[in-house]
Amino acid sequence: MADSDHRRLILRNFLSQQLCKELEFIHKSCCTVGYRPNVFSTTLSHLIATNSAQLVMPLVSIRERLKEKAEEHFGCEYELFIEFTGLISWCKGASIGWHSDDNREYLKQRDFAVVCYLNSYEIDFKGGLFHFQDGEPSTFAPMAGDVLIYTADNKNIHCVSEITEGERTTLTLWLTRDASHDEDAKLVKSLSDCWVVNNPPIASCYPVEASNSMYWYPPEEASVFQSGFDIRCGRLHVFGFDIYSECCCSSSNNLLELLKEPLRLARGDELLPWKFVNIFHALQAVQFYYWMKGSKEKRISRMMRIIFTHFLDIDGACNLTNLVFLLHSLSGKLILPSVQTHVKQIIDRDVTAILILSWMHLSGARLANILSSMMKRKTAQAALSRMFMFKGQINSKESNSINHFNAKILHRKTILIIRALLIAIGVAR
Ligand SMILES: O=C(O)CCC(=O)C(=O)O
Ligand SMILES: [Fe+2]
Repeated sequence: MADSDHRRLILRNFLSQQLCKELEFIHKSCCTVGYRPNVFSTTLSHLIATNSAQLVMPLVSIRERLKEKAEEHFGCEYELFIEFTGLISWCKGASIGWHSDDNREYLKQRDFAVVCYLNSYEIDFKGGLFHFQDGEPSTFAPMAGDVLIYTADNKNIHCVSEITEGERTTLTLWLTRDASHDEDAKLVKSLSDCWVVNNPPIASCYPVEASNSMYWYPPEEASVFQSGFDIRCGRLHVFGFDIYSECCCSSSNNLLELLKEPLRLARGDELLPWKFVNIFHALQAVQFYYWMKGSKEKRISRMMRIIFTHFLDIDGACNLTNLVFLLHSLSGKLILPSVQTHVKQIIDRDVTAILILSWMHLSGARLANILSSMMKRKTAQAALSRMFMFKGQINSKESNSINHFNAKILHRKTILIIRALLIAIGVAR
């Protein structure tokens, strides 16, 4: 096989449409203004920092699956590490010229790029075609669920044409051989910190502000909106919602400060009854509702059943003051007719609070889950590195970097056997 056959891989329909929608929901609930004009991004550390760690959960297994695909395709005889994970969207006006992904000194550790497309060319956005400078395919039209994996070096010079309409969303990862750039190590640390601070974990599921990059200047309207606007307000505005603040404190002149305070949403002349703890909370509620509304009813009722079953396990302890976004999608107008009757009965019995509590419980459990699964993985990875070291007789100076290790010593097959053993003894998953 020619070298060029090895440098890239296309996986069609690798992610289900449902999963693409879920990831889009997460991004639109939590993104910040990105690193380039008209680009928005959601990093995993941002999800954790905004007290939304439960939203990291759907990404855990996807990241693993993608990494394994890359290891397999590129015949890696060593384990790769995820260097960066981000949900990224490009709006009208965004593009990128010819480049390789390791083209800066501080990006040299990047070995492979993995781009998962979460929505589709010509359906959700126009423009935004991916081109390789040479080799096949020369052009790639993104479709939801497809994945493109390529080496990050100059064998894969590429560009993306300008987005002319809509918002193009991806889940993008970079993989590295260099253990010192392992993103998981940082994530496990911030998750553990959040565990320590929130004891019991996730005392509340309210999202909190964690970034200053929320201000955006839309390209064409920059002259009209002299100072740009908050991206969360922008996203709510798209669905026709305005912000109504009840806060009349001295800081009320400052919009950014106001958005951190409790607020309500208005739609046209109607002021909606629910109070949100801050703009993030309101945005998550609205995005959650539209995500659910767009999904198949069967899925919703299944989810309802899971929630109901879950709350039935919890005996009675209620805390009516803790409202979380799930409640908003369950109460009153924000609900599909098919589940309305069911929900009404529940609400009639005044178990709203238990629902809320169950969501908190669920989030807490998810957090515990993610933390332990990541830790187990790290333990397994460390065990693997130790075996590498033993076999390759690597000295301790090199012990934190598989990169320096002579990769030929241990064949990938052996790694798989070891991994299977670790799974069997319950160290890995
Ligand atoms: O989104 C894509 O298709 C690729 C983006 C890209 O080339 C980059 O972020 O370096
Ligand atoms: Fe790139």
